[in-house]
Amino acid sequence: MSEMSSHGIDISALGRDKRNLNLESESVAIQVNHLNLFYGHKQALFDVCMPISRQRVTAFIGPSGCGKSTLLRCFNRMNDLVDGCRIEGEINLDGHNIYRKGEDVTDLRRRVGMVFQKPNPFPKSIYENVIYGLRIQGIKQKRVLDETVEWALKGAALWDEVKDRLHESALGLSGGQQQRLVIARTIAVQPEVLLLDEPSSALDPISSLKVEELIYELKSKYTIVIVTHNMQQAARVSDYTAFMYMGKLIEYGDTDTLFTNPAKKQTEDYITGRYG
Ligand SMILES: Nc1ncnc2c1ncn2[C@@H]1O[C@H](COP(=O)(O)OP(=O)(O)OP(=O)(O)O)[C@@H](O)[C@H]1O
Repeated sequence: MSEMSSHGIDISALGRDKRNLNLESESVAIQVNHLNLFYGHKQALFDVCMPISRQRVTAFIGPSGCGKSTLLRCFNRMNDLVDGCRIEGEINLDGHNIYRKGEDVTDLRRRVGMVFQKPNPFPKSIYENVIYGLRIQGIKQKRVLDETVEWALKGAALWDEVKDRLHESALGLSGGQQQRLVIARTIAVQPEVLLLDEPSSALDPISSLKVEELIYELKSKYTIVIVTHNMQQAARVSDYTAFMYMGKLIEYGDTDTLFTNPAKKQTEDYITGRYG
């Protein structure tokens, strides 16, 4: 049953446990401290400080260009790949600053997996896509690989649809199936955190809902951070929502409160569609 906020957003969550939501009493998976990010001379993030709660879904919302994806990419150091990008401050994952000298970035990206807007399966079989990360780790035992394919595809709610064609090309799957396959590939290496950058914006509405349901299922095992332009989606899938504007974190709190009773006028203007 739908439940509308006074701002016209359907806030009936996918089984969110509203009683237990309080940022202060959460276990912290990621702590962002005074994060500033520059692309060359242009500053894209300004003094961002926030905890990300363990085994919860946190959504980043805000108008185009406000820095949502930039902040998300900091969590697994994807911005290291951008020429001229400079970061100040720290991001602690389980208490260790991932920007410290000597950090193993390959291992970090295994622990903090990422799914992008456009499904990006490799031009290989469904099976080989799922175990791609295990092959890189040098794992060869067929039993381990078979088991991983099964649990990861089940975990990504795709097993029943593909179990009879595991050795066919992943490129023959629909867009929604490809995105769930990419999620299976990401969880196959057993990350702690899943970063989802608009994971369903390229999908049709039914596939998009399947991905949302999957996100809800996955949060019992993973800490999830999702960037979305779709406020209904943020309201449905996330426990906590962060509203960003021009590189700054404007408001952050439990999703229902942010959508029903925002503390800041900028947040209210955005969620009521007055800008963005
Ligand atoms: N690789 C890059 N090089 C230079 N500037 C960049 C780069 N990536 C992003 N920016 C700039 O940083 C700012 C934040 O961009 P970002 O993509 O993080 O915003 P966003 O909120 O995710 O936007 P959108 O919702 O449109 O995806 C923008 O001004 C953008 O132009």
